Formats: sequence, C-alpha cells, structure tokens
Amino acid sequence: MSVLEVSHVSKSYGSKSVIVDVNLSFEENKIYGLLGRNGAGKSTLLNIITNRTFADDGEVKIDSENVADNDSKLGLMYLMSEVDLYPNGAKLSQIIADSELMYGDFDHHLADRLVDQFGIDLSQKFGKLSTGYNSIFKLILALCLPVKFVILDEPVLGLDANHRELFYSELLDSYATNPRTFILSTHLIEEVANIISDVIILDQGRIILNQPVEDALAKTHSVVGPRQDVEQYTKGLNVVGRDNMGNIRANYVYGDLDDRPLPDTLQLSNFDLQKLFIFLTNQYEGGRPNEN
Ligand SMILES: Nc1ncnc2c1ncn2[C@@H]1O[C@H](COP(=O)(O)OP(=O)(O)OP(=O)(O)O)[C@@H](O)[C@H]1O
Repeated sequence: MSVLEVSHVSKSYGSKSVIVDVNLSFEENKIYGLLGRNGAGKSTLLNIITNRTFADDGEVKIDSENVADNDSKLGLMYLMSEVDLYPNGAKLSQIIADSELMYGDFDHHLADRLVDQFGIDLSQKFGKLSTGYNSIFKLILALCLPVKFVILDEPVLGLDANHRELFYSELLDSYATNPRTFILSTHLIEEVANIISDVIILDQGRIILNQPVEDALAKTHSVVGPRQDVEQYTKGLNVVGRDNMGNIRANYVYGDLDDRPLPDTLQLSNFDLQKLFIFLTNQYEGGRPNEN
C-alpha cells in the first residue's frame, strides 16, 4: 500500500508565507479534490510534492522514503499542470515514446481510445496545440502512464463542456479498471463534487478542511424559516453563512447540531460542497483557520 505523506511543509516567497506547516496523507486508491481560492498555494504545494519546487521546511515521503532527488519515488508520480515540459517542436507521438522510456509501460490501448474520443492528431507538434488540446494531450499522458499518484493541477483548463464531461467519465472509468490515487486541483467544484472521495481545502497556505466528502457534507446543515426562530435555534452553533429572503432567513451551520428539537417552523437540510467551500474560505479570510 503506497502512501504519500506531506509533513510540516512550509514555503515562503520573500516575506510572503505561501505554504504554512502543511501536513497531509494521500492514501492509495482515493480521489482527492484539492480546493482553494486563487493564490491559496495549491500549485506551489503540488510542485513541492513532485520536487519541482523546494520547500523551506518539511518533507514529502512515499512509503516512508523521502522523494527529494529520489528517482524511483518521483517516477511514481505524474504532475499534469499548465507548465509545459515538452519541446514545442516535438511531435505528440514522440513525446509519448519519450515518456514511455522514462516511466515504463504506457497504456496504449487506453491512449488509442482517448485519442479517438477527443479527436487529437498525434502527428501534430506540441507547440501548435490549442489551449484545450494542450490540456487534453497532457491528460492522456497522465491517464496512460504507469504511476501510482496521478496529480492534476487545473486538469480541464480550456476544455469545452463536452470534453470536460468526457474527461470526467474517462477518469472514473480508468480509476475503476486501474485503481490508483488521484489528486485533482480545480476551481470547478460542482463538476468534481461527485467524483472525489476526499476534500482538502487550502486557504492562505493552510489546510482548513481535510475529510472524506461524505463526512464533510454530513456536517452541513441549512436551517431555514422565520428569522427569529432560525437565530434562536442556531445560537451557539457554528454558523458559517447566512442568506435572507424577505422575512425568511437561512443560516448555514457547519458541525454537529445539538439535541434541541427542531421547531415546526424550521426546515433542515444539507448544503453542497461548493457552498461549504465558499463559506469556509470567506470565514477564514485574514483569520486563523482550524484544521477539520
Ligand atoms: N515563483 C514565485 N515567486 C514568487 N511568488 C510566487 C511564485 N510562485 C507562486 N507565488 C505566489 O505564491 C502564492 C500561491 O500561488 P499558487 O500558484 O501556488 O496558488 P494557487 O492556489 O495555485 O492559485 P490559482 O488558483 O490562482 O492558480 C501566490 O501569492 C503567488 O503569487
């Protein structure tokens, strides 16, 4: 069982702390969603994990071995990001051949299907690809290389809605036939909410949530009804957001409810991951977040 562990990792650029004492454990065969507002530090963290950027403090290990300058461990991860690692003049088929030399087995069967479904021509030169096809090509590499940790930073950048749907369905298909660990960093929370098993929220370089999606959603409660009743019922609870609709008030609670019976005037339901993300990342703006 391969586990990727991030321990006490910190990174600053000049006087700005970008990653602050981050501890994370990525277990085998899970699909993690790494979420965070612009500038939260997601790309920096993924670059540190894959040894493309050096941390000031802390370490990244796979199965208890440090990954820094450790080719056998680095070869277990593939980071797809908007940074292009391939020469503009290289043909896509050549990049696939070179990647296969570097990583070992390449799933040509899956690649052929993806090439066909996305309609990409492998005789093209990398530098001539449109933004969307640049992402599509790198996604094909990510899904077909024999790595245990597939790390995707903004995977659907530039993809149209049809291609995004196709990618999500192919990702799930590929995961089902060949379970491994995926880390998806994205702003399109609604699109990945049903795909990811675990959610990690990074805010100003700190982890403010790290849980199975199911557990996180089970702690979301929207309490709707007359303003006074809502306020009374949610007093003392962890109210992370509020909405007003005329005389009707919605208070959004994250955490456990207490044993008080729900008054007849109030309606209780759960709310979704995107709302939770917005509330938590607004709440902690400039403040001191707590893990979980
Ligand atoms: N090479 C660098 N030099 C200086 N500052 C940097 C560098 N790389 C990143 N930063 C800063 O670190 C912070 C985090 O950037 P990062 O790209 O990791 O965030 P992100 O969460 O991926 O953002 P986005 O969602 O907007 O892509 C930002 O304030 C950014 O300006």
